[in-house]
Amino acid sequence: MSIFLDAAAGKDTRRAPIWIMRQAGRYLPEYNALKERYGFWEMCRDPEVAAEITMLPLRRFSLDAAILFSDIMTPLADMGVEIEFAPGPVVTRPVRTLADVRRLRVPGPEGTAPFVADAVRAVRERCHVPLIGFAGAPLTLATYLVDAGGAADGHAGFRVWLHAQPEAARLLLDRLTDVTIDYLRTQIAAGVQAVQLFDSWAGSHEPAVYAEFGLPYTRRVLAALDDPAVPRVHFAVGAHHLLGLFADLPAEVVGVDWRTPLSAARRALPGRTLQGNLDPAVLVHRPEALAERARAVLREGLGGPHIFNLGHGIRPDTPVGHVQRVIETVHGFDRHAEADGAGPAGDDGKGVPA
Ligand SMILES: Cc1c2[nH]c(c1CCC(=O)O)Cc1[nH]c(c(CCC(=O)O)c1C)Cc1[nH]c(c(CCC(=O)O)c1C)Cc1[nH]c(c(C)c1CCC(=O)O)C2
Repeated sequence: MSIFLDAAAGKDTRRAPIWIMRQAGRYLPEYNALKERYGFWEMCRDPEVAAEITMLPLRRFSLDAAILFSDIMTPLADMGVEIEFAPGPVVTRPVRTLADVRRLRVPGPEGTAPFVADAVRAVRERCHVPLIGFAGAPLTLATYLVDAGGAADGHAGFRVWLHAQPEAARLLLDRLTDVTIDYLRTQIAAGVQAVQLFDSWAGSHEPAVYAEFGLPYTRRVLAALDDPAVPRVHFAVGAHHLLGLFADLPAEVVGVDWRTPLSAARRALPGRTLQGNLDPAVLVHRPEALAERARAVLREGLGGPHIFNLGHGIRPDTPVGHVQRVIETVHGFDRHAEADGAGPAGDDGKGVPA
């Protein structure tokens, strides 16, 4: 059994399992060396290369889960969308009109990024910890299709479009939902042992808009993946104001970004396994402060099942030694002892006998 799957299944494990969002990426020198030889799409589409990149962080660190090397944009290519990375995704011809949406194909389970299934099988042959598959939530994928470059202003262009073209928006979100379900089912059939849905831009919206254009589609994706052996992680960024809406999502695990204290998420989602949420910025400098910051997150995570992670993807300028330090801190933290003897906030992290 695995400590990651135990915690995902709702077990209050003695040690928090740890994996790191974007752990197979640009902070790793061996990843950057591979990039000298391959383009990003080439790496995603070659199952052997994608499997090898998935394994890179596991070879360096004692992590409790692997995440498949791919991208949230991967399944969109089979819908007929042309995407470049610069380094974030840029859609060459944005989707704007109902006719644009109607032109998008829903390729079906066999036609949606079939190479990903081969990559999953290749990872499973060599990986000793659970493999997490993933996809982008329909709302976040739609954001990139309509308004790739607009992150700086909270995707105002996309928010305007939702109100200007609600019919096109609903059709687009429906098609993305169908494709995402096929894509995740393909990953599960090939052997991923958990799935995470990334809703990176959910936080740009007010609750009423998210309730109309985000939640129903995310719910439909999660509900379609009802294999009890494969836990579902829902992760929305900047979504403190939406926590209450997540309460009835069919997800075993809720990811929390660095801005929301885990204790606040715990109150909004009692009994749920929480995942997160050390600020990725903390890992870049001052390694002497890292252990204490990581322990503060671990203490916030007490009181229910917790999977340690960052509050968003690891930054490319993170020194690899700092990752090792965080992992050692998580390994050394006995959650049961801390919960029994929890000292006042701001203590030395070792706990005080009751
Ligand atoms: C929004 C989003 C994207 N992609 C992803 C999200 C959701 C998580 C989040 O909010 O950060 C998810 C993602 N992207 C990638 C992975 C697999 C690897 C892993 O997590 O370890 C995962 C899970 C590889 C990648 N995807 C991308 C790279 C970098 C490509 C390069 O080498 O230049 C990698 C390793 C490109 C990409 N793709 C995307 C962006 C914003 C970028 C820019 C660069 C970056 O943030 O790393 C879209």
